[in-house]
Amino acid sequence: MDSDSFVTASAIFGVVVLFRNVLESSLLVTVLAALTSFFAIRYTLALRARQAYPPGPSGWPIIGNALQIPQVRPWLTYSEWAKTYGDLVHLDAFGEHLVVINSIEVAKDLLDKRSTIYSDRPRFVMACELSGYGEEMVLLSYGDDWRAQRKLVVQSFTQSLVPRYYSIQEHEARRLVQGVMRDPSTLVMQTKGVLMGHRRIAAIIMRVTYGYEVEGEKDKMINTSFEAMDNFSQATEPGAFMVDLIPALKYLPEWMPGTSFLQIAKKWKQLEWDASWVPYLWLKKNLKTGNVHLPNLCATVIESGGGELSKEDEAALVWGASSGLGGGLDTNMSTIFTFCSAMLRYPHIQAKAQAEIDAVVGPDRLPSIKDRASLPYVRSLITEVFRWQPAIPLCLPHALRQDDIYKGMLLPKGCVIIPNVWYMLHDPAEFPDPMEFRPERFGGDDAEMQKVTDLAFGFGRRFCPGYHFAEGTAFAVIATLLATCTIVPKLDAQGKEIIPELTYTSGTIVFPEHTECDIKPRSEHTKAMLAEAVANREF
Ligand code: HEM
Repeated sequence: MDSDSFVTASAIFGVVVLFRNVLESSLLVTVLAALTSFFAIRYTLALRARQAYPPGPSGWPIIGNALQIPQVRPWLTYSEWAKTYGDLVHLDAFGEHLVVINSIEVAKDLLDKRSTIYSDRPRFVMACELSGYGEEMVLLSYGDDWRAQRKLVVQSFTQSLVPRYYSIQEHEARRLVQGVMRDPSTLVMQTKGVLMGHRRIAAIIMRVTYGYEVEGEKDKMINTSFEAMDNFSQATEPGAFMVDLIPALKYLPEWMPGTSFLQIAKKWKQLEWDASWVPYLWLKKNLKTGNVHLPNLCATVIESGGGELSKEDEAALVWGASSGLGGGLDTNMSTIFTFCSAMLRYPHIQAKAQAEIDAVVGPDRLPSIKDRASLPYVRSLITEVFRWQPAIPLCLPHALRQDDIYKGMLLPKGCVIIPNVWYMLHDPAEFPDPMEFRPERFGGDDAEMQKVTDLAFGFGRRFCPGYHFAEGTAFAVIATLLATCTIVPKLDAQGKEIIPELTYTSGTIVFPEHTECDIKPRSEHTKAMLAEAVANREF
């Protein structure tokens, strides 16, 4: 028995004896029992106070703070709460503990320095246990299966390996820019439907993961993946499914009224299987016929395994590979949308970045990812996009594997950890005038920029494994847009500029809600260069 339970037991014992002896009127025993109770209860309270949870809003009996947990742009509410409760905010929903981290220092202390215990993921019953997403690296518990998948993905996207994908990223970025130049509405945020921009970013990932070339809107392989990702967002939406609050509901028979979630989950599971295995099986079949673009992640792993993989290694590869599309698609699109929103508001910054590209790259070619090293202002601008509005403002939730004490506060085992990255990236002590979009704040210094990417791409052992690759895609799209187009506001009937309101969607990966803009070619020459580059690809 630990000291906590021992003292609690003594207190209970004391109270029981007290009542018995009051009844039996044995004065000495009664006094002793009263004293035992008094000291035991005092000790217990002192112990609890010493190891109290972090502060947080007080909740209701049983449901705790369930009704206070914000659903709409929660990072803003959590940032407000930081003013009252501080760096760590504790919440309780039906006995489930949640802790929001509102400080860079605390996030580093816990998620980086103590990452062996802070790298789990919370339990998602609907998504993982019923709909088949539990196999995906992004939601897998910290353990051997996760380690096996992560190793494969990390080793395919190391800093030294990503240059082999540059030509694919540049080609798809140019196709994307050519498309939006023709019709800027393809970059306008829509709540439903797949945008052309999405298709091109997905094309990059499908190509480097499976060697598969996405063509046309009817491409079944990519459309299945889009559908599976859409289902994933719904399945992981906090509070969307009662079964996430009451896991025992998953055992109800399907015929029972009110269990439609079970049928939905069954459909989603099949679709998720198709989205993950069909591209892989396509690759395996076509590797033999030579109908696959090389290099790609899956082919490299199969070849390094001597052409045949064990069942376990194959499953790790399939699920690890399919995590790439989920991890890399909406995050990149969000970054591009935020870039457009910033350029509408800060035309002088756009002009400065264009001038840098003109001076370094010259008028006769398009920028390539290799130019990144010589374009510090463009690098700073992209970093400022990551900071100004991070694509994943609350990171992905981590979960704690064992009780932990931090600065005298108790963070209990199983606790869901929500890093409020948005708040950290808007901390005025670290980033003065944080709401201002100002690439100059980094002074062109990569160490300063890294302070942003170290937060925007996650923490510790869960840090985004696609980081180097993502930087390449974001650079390819943004530098090509800057080199060939100017993003300008639309005009209303009176010829006045329309600057759309800057609000963001809610959810795990967020987008600006309004991105209406015009994208004008900078000259006929840049337009022609773009068309030529798309037509004469070199791979
Ligand atoms: C702008 C682009 C991107 C951003 C902002 C971004 C950001 C993030 C963040 C914040 C996390 C959560 C880290 C954590 O839990 O601490 C994450 C995880 C992940 N990302 Fe990215 N990401 C991007 C692009 C990509 C790309 C291109 C890929 C794949 C090629 C990718 C694959 C993943 C995977 C598989 C995970 C889950 C890692 C795990 O649970 O161990 N991401 N990303």
